[in-house]
Amino acid sequence: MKIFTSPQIRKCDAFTIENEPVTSLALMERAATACAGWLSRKFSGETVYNIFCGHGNNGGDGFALARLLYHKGCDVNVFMDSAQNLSADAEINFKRTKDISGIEFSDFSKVNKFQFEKESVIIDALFGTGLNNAIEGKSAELIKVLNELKFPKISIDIPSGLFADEVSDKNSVVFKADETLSFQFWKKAFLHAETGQFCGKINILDIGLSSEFIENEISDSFVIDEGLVREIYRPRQEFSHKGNFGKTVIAAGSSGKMGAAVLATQAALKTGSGLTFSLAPQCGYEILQTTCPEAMFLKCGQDFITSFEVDQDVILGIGPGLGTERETYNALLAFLKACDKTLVLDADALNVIAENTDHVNLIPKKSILTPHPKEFERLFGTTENSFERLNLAKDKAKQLEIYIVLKDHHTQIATPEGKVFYNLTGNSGMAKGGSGDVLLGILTSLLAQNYSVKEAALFGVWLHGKAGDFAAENHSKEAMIPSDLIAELGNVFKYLNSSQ
Ligand SMILES: NC(=O)C1=CN([C@@H]2O[C@H](COP(=O)(O)OP(=O)(O)OC[C@H]3O[C@@H](n4cnc5c(N)ncnc54)[C@H](OP(=O)(O)O)[C@@H]3O)[C@@H](O)[C@H]2O)[C@H](O)CC1
Ligand SMILES: [K+]
Repeated sequence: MKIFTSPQIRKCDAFTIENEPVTSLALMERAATACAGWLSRKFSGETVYNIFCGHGNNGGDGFALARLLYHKGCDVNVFMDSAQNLSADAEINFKRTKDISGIEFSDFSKVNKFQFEKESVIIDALFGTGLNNAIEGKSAELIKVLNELKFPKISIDIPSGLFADEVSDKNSVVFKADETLSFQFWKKAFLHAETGQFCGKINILDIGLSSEFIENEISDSFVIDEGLVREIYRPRQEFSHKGNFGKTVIAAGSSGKMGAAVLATQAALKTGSGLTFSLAPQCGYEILQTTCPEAMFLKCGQDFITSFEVDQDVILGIGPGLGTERETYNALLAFLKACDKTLVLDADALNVIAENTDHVNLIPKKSILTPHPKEFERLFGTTENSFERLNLAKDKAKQLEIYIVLKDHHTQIATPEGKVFYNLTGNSGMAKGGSGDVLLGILTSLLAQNYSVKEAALFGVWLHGKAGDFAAENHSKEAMIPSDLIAELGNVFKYLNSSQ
């Protein structure tokens, strides 16, 4: 699914209004209807909705929502700043709502202390995508008070105070939502840590904006939705043999760090690789042969890897637990100098490359790099925030013609064509040592099975996150461990196969 900027969303509105025949007021009604439906499914009939309306169209959504909820039989209070001039559509909805005797209107700047009923919900319809500056004055004071209240908090379209496409100033006042009901599109602000922390759970509500516009408008940012994953996934053909599913080599491990090699190798096996090999030092022989009996052992060194030489017909994933021995580093640099095939590079392999700024030029084109934020910083330099980090990743992916998988709460994949794909699966239970090793195994295995590099990157990151979500359901975010992700891969493939 494409992600649009605020100006693009405005263009989409305007196009829809011009071409669909629908008025802007009718679009506001659709938006409010979608919100009213969601809220009445979510909360009980006893709920009292306290709707805080601004003077733009976000406030207009709020006025319309108040009317619709009231007509569903709900208790509704509206709070606004009566000193402000309303936008045209907000004004119409204000007038349609204000004469309903059962809805109480108050000026929020005149309320000394909010006295909400027990079953209250706070709705933020103060500012939406039209915000052009940090919120100050009465509205800022109001948001600070609301943020302290212990009632469920819902933002309409976007939490007030956030910009859809960029980071907000650290000190700016932002409504802190438990859930955000947003219209039609994901916004970048939902997907980055600095801004996403204010959004709670995101719910994208379809309000029927023009599919023609959505199809034709160019965007370089996308979310990896399930539709995209299903287009990529190729179920296994019945008349096939192990030779059809490629050869995966996981180059990983050193004395004391063989667990990383085990996790990556097991993940490669469980993702469907035809033949899987562990390239590891002799000290890992028994460990790997015992824990991964399906994989073959390629000995390369005693306590650490001293050579990365492999056959031409394999796909190689390098990095987990390699250690910091000079000999391993030199062997990897020598190998990279001679290699022109796609590789998957993670962990210590990235640290070898980060040692010297020229080393990035040794990365074979169309390789996949999977840095966490610190590794990314070591490789490409520091940035002020995650929006800037992503921009730098985009530049580097283009310049070096590689795929950069920036591991994060919503992992981002920057491609050589300058596109960015945000992943939506995964959870904080995966923020544990070993999760990255599993991802390397999954990605290498998919490449070996002939998925294109882009397909492997998008599908692999999604699979990894989905296995994490299944593991969290079964074990809790606290107790789940990376081995549980590997165990859940089978259920993720079953899920993809059963709901084709
Ligand atoms: N397709 C859709 O998604 C639809 C969205 N809808 C809703 O419309 C809003 C966007 O509405 P808009 O009127 O453009 O913007 P806001 O409601 O956010 O209003 C902002 C108004 O406030 C002024 N402003 C901006 N920044 C500040 C500030 N820091 N302090 C005070 N005032 C500010 C601004 O006025 P300017 O003159 O300064 O530009 C705006 O008037 C969207 O988020 C959805 O909720 C439609 O209802 C349906 C289709
Ligand atoms: K809002």
